[in-house]
Amino acid sequence: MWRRVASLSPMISSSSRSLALNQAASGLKLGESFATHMINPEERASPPKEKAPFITFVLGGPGSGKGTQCEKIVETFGLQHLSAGDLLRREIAMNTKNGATILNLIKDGKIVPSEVTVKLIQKELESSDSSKFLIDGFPRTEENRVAFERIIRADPDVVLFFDCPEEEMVTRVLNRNQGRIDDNITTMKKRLKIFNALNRPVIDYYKNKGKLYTINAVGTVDDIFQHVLPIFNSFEQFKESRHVNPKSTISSSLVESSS
Ligand SMILES: Nc1ncnc2c1ncn2[C@@H]1O[C@H](COP(=O)(O)OP(=O)(O)O)[C@@H](O)[C@H]1O
Ligand SMILES: O=c1ccn([C@@H]2O[C@H](COP(=O)(O)OP(=O)(O)O)[C@@H](O)[C@H]2O)c(=O)[nH]1
Ligand SMILES: [Mg+2]
Repeated sequence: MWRRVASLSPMISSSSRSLALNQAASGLKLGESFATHMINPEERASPPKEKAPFITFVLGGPGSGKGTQCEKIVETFGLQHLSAGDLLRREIAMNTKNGATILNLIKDGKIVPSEVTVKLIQKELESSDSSKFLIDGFPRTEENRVAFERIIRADPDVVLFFDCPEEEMVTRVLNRNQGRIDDNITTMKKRLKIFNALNRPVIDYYKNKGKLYTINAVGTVDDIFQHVLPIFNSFEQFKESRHVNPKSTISSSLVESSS
């Protein structure tokens, strides 16, 4: 029989620890799902310790390439990708009780209430067997960030910011061709305003905390990924999983870590 137990990692932040401890106390499934190994009788004698998940927030304006780079990160490092936008669009597709409201907000480029988005993310975290997550397109506002901390009781280990000029983002979104209701110039203009007003303070917050990695998001998908690679390679837990260019190092011209 398999049982999920783990030990506290020295790399986890204090509030990630509080997530683990909280779940250990409450017996919630989220805390159970972060590592697995076979339990033996000696381990049964000592109380199980919980390991916090490794959380990456992926930020950037609309069309900056967040989703595209997430796919590459997943391929190379095996994190679980949770796109907040996809979770919201799934609510629309499934016609849930919030579906119609979410549709209207997305159509207008507005931000869905934090409680709704965080609960969707929480459900995914709790039902996952993974211990490392890419949360793409969230938090969009300071209120989102605070709600995540309050409900999930965790902090991100890494925050990626794909920094892209507005004209480039507009071109990419108008050519995205995925049938999205918000991929039009009217909504895009609103989204850019909201990004500058509400998401930039979140980016600044993580910069001040020393967790932000700013990546120049102009160039080919592969070129940009070359600047993402060394960020994950610098964390012990991803060294085993790297498949591409293991010798790459952070380029100061294209990747700026505020830490
Ligand atoms: N580096 C790039 N250069 C050109 N087009 C790109 C690049 N990265 C992504 N794209 C394209 O731009 C569009 C938006 O990318 P996406 O990953 O959906 O961005 P986001 O999730 O930030 O909105 C997609 O059609 C994608 O294929
Ligand atoms: O945490 C989130 C993520 C997305 N959205 C809504 O979903 C839309 C699309 O988000 P997504 O991340 O899919 O867009 P992208 O930046 O990838 O174009 C946003 O404009 C918002 O209306 C939201 O309200 N909260
Ligand atoms: Mg996206």
